[in-house]
Amino acid sequence: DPPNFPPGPPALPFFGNIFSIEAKQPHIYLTKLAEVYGNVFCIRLGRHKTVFISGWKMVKEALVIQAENFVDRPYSPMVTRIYSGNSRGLFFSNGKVWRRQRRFAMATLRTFGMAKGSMEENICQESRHLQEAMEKEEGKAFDPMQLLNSAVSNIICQIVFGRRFDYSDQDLRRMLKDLTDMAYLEGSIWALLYDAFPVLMRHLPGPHNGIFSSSRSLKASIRKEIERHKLDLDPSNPRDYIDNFLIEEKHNRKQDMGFVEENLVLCCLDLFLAGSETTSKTLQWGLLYLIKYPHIQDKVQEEIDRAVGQNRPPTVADRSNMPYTDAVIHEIQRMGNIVPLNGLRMAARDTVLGGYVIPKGATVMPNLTSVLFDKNEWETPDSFNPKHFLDDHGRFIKKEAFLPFSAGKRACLGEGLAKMELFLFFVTLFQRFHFSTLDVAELRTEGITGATRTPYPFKIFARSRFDLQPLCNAA
Ligand code: HEM
Repeated sequence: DPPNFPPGPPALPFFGNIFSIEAKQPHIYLTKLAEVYGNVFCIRLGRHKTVFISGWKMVKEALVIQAENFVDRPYSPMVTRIYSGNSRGLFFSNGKVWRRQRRFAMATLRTFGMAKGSMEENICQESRHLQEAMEKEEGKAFDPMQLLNSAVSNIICQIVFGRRFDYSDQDLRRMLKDLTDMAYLEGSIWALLYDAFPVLMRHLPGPHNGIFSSSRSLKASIRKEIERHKLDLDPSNPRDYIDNFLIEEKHNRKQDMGFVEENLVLCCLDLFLAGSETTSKTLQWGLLYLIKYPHIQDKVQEEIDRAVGQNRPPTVADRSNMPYTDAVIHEIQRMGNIVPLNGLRMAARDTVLGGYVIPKGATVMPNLTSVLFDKNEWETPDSFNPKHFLDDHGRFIKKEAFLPFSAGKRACLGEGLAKMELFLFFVTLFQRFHFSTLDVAELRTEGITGATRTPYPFKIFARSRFDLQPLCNAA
């Protein structure tokens, strides 16, 4: 190690710390390690070292104050195999291609809805489909995962593909299954093992191979959509992200800014993966927590009835009159901790952090769990407490350490869309239904950790609040 390199637990030759990482909840294990080795420490997997950064203050120092030093993503053998070829999409690209593609994606999100308000309408329409699908359950207990996944992905489908899918559509179901598998495996111990021992893992059977088959199948579905777009592309009237990209590809032929079809497939894959799993799982955690704490569900519904009523869909403007609901949604995001570890970074130059020197090219992982549960920033970090976001007069307050979307130059580019979706889906669901379950004691809050955190499967009852005719027998 170079002088002043961050400390870390003793490592075995060849294997490093691989056997001490707690495979089921690595984010908790890594958060606890910071209590022993400090907020900047190093873990070794094989010969590969990763510097973990913990706690709000140190993560802010790295991602915001020294943002320029931690803007790139490092090399990963697994990503290289998934993305095969020279393109890296949105999440894993670097330099001028990343800057150009990120700007392009954000501008396209704005064009297809965010600024014009049509996205608000799309989300409310999708909520109605979701409500209808829940009503069709007719009182039986059901697992909400499939319906929430479908509703949320339909929003990104409309932006990227220009269309939504019926919830029973087999193509949509297959894509969602592939997405879920990918999101789990990409953040699992299998992905760490693959990056630490690529030559060995390449030849071994095991769950890691699922990442490659899921990504191949997703890319094939996206290619089909692109072919469909090419048939009836009207350059004067782009309908969605794919149209916009194909038009830009024609203009950018000679410039190397990532406007090639291979990269379009990967950008769509990234938007899908980043844009549907995360929001859908946050809503699943929302149902779970509000069923677990029925008095909070009651207070949310009182506020919805007062601010929106029962006869019109909510709008984003209603948020300012709903501080309690807003606080509850923020607390769901905090406790749900959907992206427990942030996207990997690479130090652009030798950088001093917390007294240690992180050498140029080192892999760095900001630990978002350690920020959202930082004992110095949250009054009751381990319990569900909407008061974290309310002042003594019940007014909503922002918290600096609320970083579910990360921070700095590489922070989530879909934050605006995600917040709009969370608010509108959440309010329309609780406006229409009272949610319950058979046995609250069975609701588990630990979750299954991959690249995102998913609740263990749970079943719910949805009882209509409008006509006071219970839609379910048992709730
Ligand atoms: C609750 C919902 C969401 C959460 C919690 C979330 C969280 C995150 C986090 C933590 C990152 C990593 C940032 C970093 O490396 O510093 C990220 C990146 C990203 N997110 Fe999201 N996200 C959400 C929704 C969305 C949506 C709806 C979209 C799509 C429109 C999206 C698109 C992306 C993309 C493309 C990146 C990569 C950005 C880059 O590397 O420049 N996300 N997100």
